[in-house]
Amino acid sequence: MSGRNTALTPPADATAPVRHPDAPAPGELLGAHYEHCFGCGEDQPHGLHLESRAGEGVRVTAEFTVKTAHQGAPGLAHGGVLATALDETLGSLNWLLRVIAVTGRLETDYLRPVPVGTVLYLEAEVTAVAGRKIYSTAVGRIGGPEGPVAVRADALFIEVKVDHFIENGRPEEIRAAMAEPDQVRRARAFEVNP
Ligand SMILES: CCCCCCCC/C=C\CCCCCCCC(=O)SCCNC(=O)CCNC(=O)[C@H](O)C(C)(C)COP(=O)(O)OP(=O)(O)OC[C@H]1O[C@@H](n2cnc3c(N)ncnc32)[C@H](O)[C@@H]1OP(=O)(O)O
Repeated sequence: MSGRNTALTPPADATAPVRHPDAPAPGELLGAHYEHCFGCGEDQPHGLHLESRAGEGVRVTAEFTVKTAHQGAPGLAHGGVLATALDETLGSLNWLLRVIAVTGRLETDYLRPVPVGTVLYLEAEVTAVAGRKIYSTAVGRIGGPEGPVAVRADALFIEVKVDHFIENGRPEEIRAAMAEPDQVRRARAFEVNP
């Protein structure tokens, strides 16, 4: 499709992404990076409860079931919620690179309406890396993992230090996350996104 922003085109010196040797094995569920995350947190009652799974290379798959709380038009998913599902899936790719990164740009195409009750089957991959810039792309299919593409997105994530969260987050949540007694959960919240 034409009209894509040039900011999402990797520069000439970009390189192919490298899967981290300690990345979860293909097929493994990644789990939530933070239990209160709106996209993936298991303790977030208002969230999407998206579950991402490591794929081959620097790819992930994820599933998101559209609930009545996710409506925009009657019986149809809200576009912003679908963008969130794409953003979260794309964000989970950084787990395979073991890089902390935040979304800089997210460009979404809506190709088909997505009714309430639908399972959205998401696939995402990192296409290139240039310094701190991570280029990625995702599609969401309906009717099954091989079904037609309903939504897709291209994204640019920017690598950040953990200080990004400590300096910018609200102190209450930062303190609570740092006090997390479970070391694995604490490390996931702070060291690797997501
Ligand atoms: C509280 C307890 C703990 C909680 C747990 C925390 C850990 C868990 C981890 C994370 C949670 C997220 C979970 C994933 C959810 C899905 C992901 C999201 O939704 S993330 C949220 C939305 N995104 C933002 O809030 C970014 C806000 N923006 C910024 O902070 C800055 O703008 C930032 C860091 C993105 C860049 O700022 P700079 O000062 O570091 O760097 P500069 O120099 O501006 O940019 C670097 C390069 O990137 C390009 N760039 C930056 N933004 C761009 C854009 N929008 N479009 C195109 N290019 C861009 C620039 O042109 C530059 O390129 P050249 O190196 O010069 O070639």
